[in-house]
Amino acid sequence: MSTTFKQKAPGENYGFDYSRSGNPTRKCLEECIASLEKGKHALCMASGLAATDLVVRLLKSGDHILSMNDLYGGTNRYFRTMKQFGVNITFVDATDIDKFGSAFQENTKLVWIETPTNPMMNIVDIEEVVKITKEKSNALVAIDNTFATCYFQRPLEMGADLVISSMTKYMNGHSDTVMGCVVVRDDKIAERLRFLQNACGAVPSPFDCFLVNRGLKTMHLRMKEHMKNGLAVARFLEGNSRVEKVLHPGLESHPQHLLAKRQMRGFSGMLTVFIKGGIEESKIFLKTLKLFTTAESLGGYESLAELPAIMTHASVPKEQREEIGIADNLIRLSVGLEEEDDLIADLDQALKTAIP
Ligand SMILES: C=C(NCc1c(COP(=O)(O)O)cnc(C)c1O)C(=O)O
Repeated sequence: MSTTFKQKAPGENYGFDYSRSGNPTRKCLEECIASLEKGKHALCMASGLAATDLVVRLLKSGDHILSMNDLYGGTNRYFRTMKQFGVNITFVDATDIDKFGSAFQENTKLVWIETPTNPMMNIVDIEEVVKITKEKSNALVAIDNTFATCYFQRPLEMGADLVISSMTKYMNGHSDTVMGCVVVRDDKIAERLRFLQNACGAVPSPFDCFLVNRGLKTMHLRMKEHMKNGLAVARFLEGNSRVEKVLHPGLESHPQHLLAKRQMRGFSGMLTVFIKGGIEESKIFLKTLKLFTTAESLGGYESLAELPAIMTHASVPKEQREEIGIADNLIRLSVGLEEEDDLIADLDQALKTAIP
């Protein structure tokens, strides 16, 4: 936990001098994450959005970011904030590769993709995005891998330049630490990011790094269980008369199911369900859940349920929310590690109460 380290002589240290600049516990975690993502360098930040901010600091005023219309609400809000610093952003439907390709500008320097997306569970073809980006520009491709995790998807192996994750979610897996990371292979990009990490200072505490390091040790077991429970819940909901639609890339009904199977080894516990009714039925449903907890965030051992329209994506302008389909009856589920039958029974009783 030390913030400072004794030096042999002035300016001669034993590897560390000050914990913002470098810390043994953080270094251990960064090396572990770089290895898991098949990268070379990892940088840990105080949150997922701090990791996003670190990447955007590679840009300068006048640059352009090409991103997606379906992103985590906080990422959408952050990108819109960057306009005040002269960095412009375009939000496009990146699942339509022609639309994506036609949205490049001569000053596009960063492409930012989430896949699967939060909360619409859209899948973006990473290799196709990389191919088109490198043909049309010298922009970097950054993939937000939070929903899939490096256990199921490794964007660097598909040509991405940077991978970002909110480790608050599956990687820590215990809903007790806020943290983010950026992973790269390129030494020069890593050197610039390392400078910015220290100079801008949004680093995590050594204790949080210890917690995430410990969480990672069971990630391979947790992700398998999240996948099993998530698919069981998705299949239950898909056949339920009180449900309009279920979005889970592992279901054959998902519009990009084949792409998902091609670029991912499996699926986390994330899924989205449209129940019959509107805001009132959604609120009753969420209030009636007993095992699922109504709360923001995702990826922990406990199952969570939320209403993006008024919770995680409330900051997204209403017209953008409507454009991508974030409706009042859209419920996002983060299926945890509880007993499969208990999870299904909880959803069943809440649906029957909300929609008699
Ligand atoms: C808190 C939530 N999301 C955080 C998030 C973030 C931001 O991570 P933070 O650690 O919350 O700063 C980045 N990318 C994705 C895909 C995310 O889902 C949520 O969707 O409930």
